[in-house]
Amino acid sequence: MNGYISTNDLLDTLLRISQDDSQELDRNQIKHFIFDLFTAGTETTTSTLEWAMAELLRNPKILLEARRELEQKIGKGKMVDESGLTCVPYLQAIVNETLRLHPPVPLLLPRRAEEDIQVHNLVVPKGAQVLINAWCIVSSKEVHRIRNGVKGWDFRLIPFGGGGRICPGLPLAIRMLHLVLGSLIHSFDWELELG
Ligand code: HEM
Repeated sequence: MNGYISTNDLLDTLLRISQDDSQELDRNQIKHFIFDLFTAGTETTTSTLEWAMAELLRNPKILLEARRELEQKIGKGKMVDESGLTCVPYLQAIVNETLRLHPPVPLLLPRRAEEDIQVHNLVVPKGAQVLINAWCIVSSKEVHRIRNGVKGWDFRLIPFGGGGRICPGLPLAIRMLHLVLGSLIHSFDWELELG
């Protein structure tokens, strides 16, 4: 067991639930659940990849360094696969830095205060909707290149949110981002048209 379930396992489980009389979830809820996964999981990862490539094209030295790391780790002419991406700190740093500069969900999901809460001089009244500006926090001058990464342990860098509602797609998204970005960098020569 690697802690992940496959798409087949997920669909089998949903089919079983839908046929089960106990009605943990009805068909309509299952449809919405799958719709949620598609909407939450597609634009977020693709826009991060686009930003990563745009930043790398603007910074050719960093692109070159990432290529060197992958050439050493994977080997020239070989395809990138997940097993080869276990120790690629430079690629990981590029993904983290892209998520820092361009978080795809900059205001996270809205929260509602369950009771009056005092944060320093500010009182958030019970029932108020609270938006957390994750982009603004991390763009401040004091916060740069946090080493802990993006996994919600350090509340200064929370592109996936944090706490009980942290993005459940985080492990999948991080693996996809490393795999796809690693493949794009390793398998193709990139430069801007007309320099
Ligand atoms: C770069 C990729 C992604 C980023 C940056 C991202 C970011 C986020 C953020 C910020 C939230 C709200 C968390 C909070 O408010 O604390 C969220 C929620 C969610 N994400 Fe992601 N996400 C990504 C990819 C994915 C993927 C691949 C999936 C699933 C396949 C996914 C599924 C979800 C779901 C279902 C929620 C709602 C969770 C809830 O309401 O409790 N996300 N995501």
